[in-house]
Amino acid sequence: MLNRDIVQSLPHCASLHQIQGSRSTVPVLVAYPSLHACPLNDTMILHTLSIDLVTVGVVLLTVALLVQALGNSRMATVPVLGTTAFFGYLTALKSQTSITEFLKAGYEKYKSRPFQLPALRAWIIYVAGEQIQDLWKGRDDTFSLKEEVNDLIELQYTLGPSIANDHWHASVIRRQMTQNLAAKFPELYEEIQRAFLDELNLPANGEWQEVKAAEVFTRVICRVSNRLFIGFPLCRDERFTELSRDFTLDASTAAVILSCFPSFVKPMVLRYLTRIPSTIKEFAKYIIPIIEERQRQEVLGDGWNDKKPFDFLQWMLDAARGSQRDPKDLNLRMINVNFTAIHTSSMSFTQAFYWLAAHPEYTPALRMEIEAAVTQLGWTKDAINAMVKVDSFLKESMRVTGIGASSMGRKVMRPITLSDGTKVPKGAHLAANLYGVHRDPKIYERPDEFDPWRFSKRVDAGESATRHALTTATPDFLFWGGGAHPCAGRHFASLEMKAMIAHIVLNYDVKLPRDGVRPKDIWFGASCIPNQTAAVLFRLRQTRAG
Ligand code: HEM
Repeated sequence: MLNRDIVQSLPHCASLHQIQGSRSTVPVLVAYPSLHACPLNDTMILHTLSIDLVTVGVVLLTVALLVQALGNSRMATVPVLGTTAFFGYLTALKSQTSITEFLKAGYEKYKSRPFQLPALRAWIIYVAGEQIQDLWKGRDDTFSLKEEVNDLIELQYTLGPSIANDHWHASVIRRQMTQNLAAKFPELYEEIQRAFLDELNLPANGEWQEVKAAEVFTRVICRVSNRLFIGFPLCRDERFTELSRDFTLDASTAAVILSCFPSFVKPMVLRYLTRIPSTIKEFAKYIIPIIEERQRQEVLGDGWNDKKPFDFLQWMLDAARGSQRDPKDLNLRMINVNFTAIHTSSMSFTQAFYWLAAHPEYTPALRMEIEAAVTQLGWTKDAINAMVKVDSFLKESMRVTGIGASSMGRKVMRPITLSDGTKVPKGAHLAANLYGVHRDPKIYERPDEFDPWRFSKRVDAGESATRHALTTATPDFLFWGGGAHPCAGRHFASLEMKAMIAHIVLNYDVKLPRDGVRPKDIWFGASCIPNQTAAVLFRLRQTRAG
């Protein structure tokens, strides 16, 4: 038996639950495009080749766990979408490639009433309308994001219990990082400029050059994000950039593999069948010496305060107390932030870029707005804030083609009755039907149409700019999740993506090889992945007339 094939097939079973309903599920899906080039390295394959019996055991165990998972988790009182035959697996398999059809049908059939749809590892109850408000208002002791994430990406094993159980660094992202974005913007913009120059490497004569968009944007986002997280020069280190980029893939693959084993063997599985321990060690070689050096400098008191670095790592160091100051723990938190930031941002940006490249008719209006803002305010955060059309363009991209069909995945922590009377037991999994909401004609006129100025038109008409801003999470715009836990990094992610679009529009001409044909998205369960292999054409901007 070829063990490699079995290992490769595991993601299909394990990630299904993961991709339903939670942002942390998104990176898991990044693993899929790499299935041709298996993410497992040769050493791991040697391990697997030597354990045929284990393989048989794993397959049997997996089947048993799957049957148990779906067999037990359907709620008797919630309407079911699709068939319950084979514990729902037929529907679960079908929904892998057609989740949007299911979510649309459920939204139309049940209106705002909850319905349930099987994923491979659990049934998910989808909510909309009033019941999104239930999720929105719910506290962590009722609807837990943390428990959902831990279930989904096996965080307690991959990064350990300290990271899984205490997200104190999220408040550093929410507060210090967000508050300091204006001050950090010049550096971030410098990194955007340099990264595009390096990664695109265009001929000076203005010839078109084909580039792999997703690949380039992921590397640019790694560099720009790490400029904020740990600063220069590490953000430009080739190996560190690779590590940042690949950890999501490794962690996603590991989560999938771990999910097929019972808890007591997971530590062994992590150690022998995944790359996680060696990747953490390699990260540590870069990050721990920097942490230790900064901690040593603290004895200088004010002398250090005056010259200490101004980046996310330092904001964490300043906020950490007691055991939170352990360099190993801080290293894991840095890895965790990379995990949450890089692929979510690069996939979202790629989605928006494909709209830009497919519709050159939108470029003149964007150029005019960007030129006006930069002329008046320079390359500053204020200038980016003034770019209402760029904001609208990105927000519309995220509404129509974000990175998932569901949002706000939560594990139910105690029996609860939703506002329509639906009783939901402890342990159930709930998610908001993002696709249904984002395509609801009562909320968005002609919802299937990409209208880049959909939101800026409302602002121009006098409606609240904040209400329609990309960064604003609402029950009608679920891209950032919401309630008690909207994305903590959304202000940074929005700023980064807006500045990148503005930089491209102002400095490059772009087009697709087949004019107007936007590269097709790839759907895996509830996750939407922008085409990862599509080539696009870039050249240095030829017209300066706006
Ligand atoms: C376009 C890029 C991004 C997208 C689409 C995205 C999306 C999300 C979503 C959907 C959630 C879950 C919200 C919920 O379930 O209610 C989330 C949570 C979170 N995100 Fe993001 N995110 C992005 C970028 C980032 C970045 C750049 C960072 C860090 C710098 C970040 C840090 C976090 C954290 C810490 C949480 C957990 C918040 C909490 O527990 O309260 N995200 N994100």
